[in-house]
Amino acid sequence: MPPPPCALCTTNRAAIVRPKDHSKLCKSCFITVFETEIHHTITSNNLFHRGERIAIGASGGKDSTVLASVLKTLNERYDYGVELTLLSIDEGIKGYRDDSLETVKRNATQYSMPLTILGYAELYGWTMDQVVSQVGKKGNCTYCGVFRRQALDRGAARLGIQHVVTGHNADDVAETVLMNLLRADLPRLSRTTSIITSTPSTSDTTNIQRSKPLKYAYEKEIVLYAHHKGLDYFSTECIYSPEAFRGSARALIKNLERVRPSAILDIVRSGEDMAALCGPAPAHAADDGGGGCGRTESSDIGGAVAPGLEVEITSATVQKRGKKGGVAYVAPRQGKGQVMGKCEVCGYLSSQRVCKACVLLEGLRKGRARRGVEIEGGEGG
Ligand SMILES: Nc1ncnc2c1ncn2[C@@H]1O[C@H](COP(=O)(O)OP(=O)(O)OP(=O)(O)O)[C@@H](O)[C@H]1O
Repeated sequence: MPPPPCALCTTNRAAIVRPKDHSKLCKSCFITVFETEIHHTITSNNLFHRGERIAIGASGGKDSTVLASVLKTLNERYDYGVELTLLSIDEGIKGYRDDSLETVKRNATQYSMPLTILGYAELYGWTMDQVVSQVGKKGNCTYCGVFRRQALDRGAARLGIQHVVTGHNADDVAETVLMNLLRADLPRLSRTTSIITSTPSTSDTTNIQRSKPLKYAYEKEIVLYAHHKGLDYFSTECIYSPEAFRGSARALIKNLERVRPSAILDIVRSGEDMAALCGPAPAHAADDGGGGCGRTESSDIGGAVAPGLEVEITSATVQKRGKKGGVAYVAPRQGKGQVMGKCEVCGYLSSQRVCKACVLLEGLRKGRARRGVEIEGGEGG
């Protein structure tokens, strides 16, 4: 039996079953409808304004590649009048990020966008490979998420840009909503579900706004769009294992999607509604994270930390995790009325005397010194 006609144009044969609602569309209608929905998200939320410069957090993966491609298309089609640039953070993961950055470099040429790459090595003096060799694979995402958030802000500030867009999609947001629910952490919902969040000004950053134009786009549709547009993206997972709790939330969402495709958007909408009931979170509360897999990490021993959340993380909350060398956090609930200030060490936004990244860096330095002593002691004996 030949495929049915496209549900939209009714002329072409359907080639795609839309993951979001199972409608049968031809390739060209799917591409148009996908782009139109992103355009609607952008305009109905007033994400951009004419003359604005926007940095696209570009990892080379499917989401940020589709984001860059769609934003270029829409900026030209609807004359948003924004200036788009690619901003990549090199976490220093050999065999993963170095390869994906090659993709971003090609994207920069393909989309005629300038590209800036900023590395953890330069910013923090540590690559993720070095961090993992010190703390082990477990818990490493926490470091990565905290560092990435700051790195994107600092990168944007260096470029004189006040708006960073990331490729977080509906599946990502639904996962984070579920994780917050499972941790009984409703206060974080507001920033998790917000399409726009911002980092207030510090000496290093000037009110950097974050937004997620793909917030309502299904991951499966992003992959389909990338495929049918023939986009050049990097599809390998990070070589350091993803956080277990997020992985479980992801599996749950995928199972739900199988039996009820609307489940993903329903979870996102429910998160938004619950956040509205809870009221706005403090400006410095947890958000979507550093634009990466390290966002809203939890440790396997019950701690939780959300990158970008400069609260309650002090040296005292860093607990040693024994021989494996990982570090866990206990992030107490946010107190209302916390005042944002600057980290005494690096000047980044923090409600604590020392920001989370600097606490982590201090832990790493101490670990290194300790290991140095151990090695010396071992050699001596
Ligand atoms: N190294 C990076 N440099 C710049 N932006 C990044 C980087 N890592 C992640 N991001 C941003 O954060 C978003 C979410 O990152 P995450 O690690 O969850 O990857 P993802 O869902 O696989 O997305 P992608 O497919 O774009 O890699 C990305 O879409 C991108 O906008």
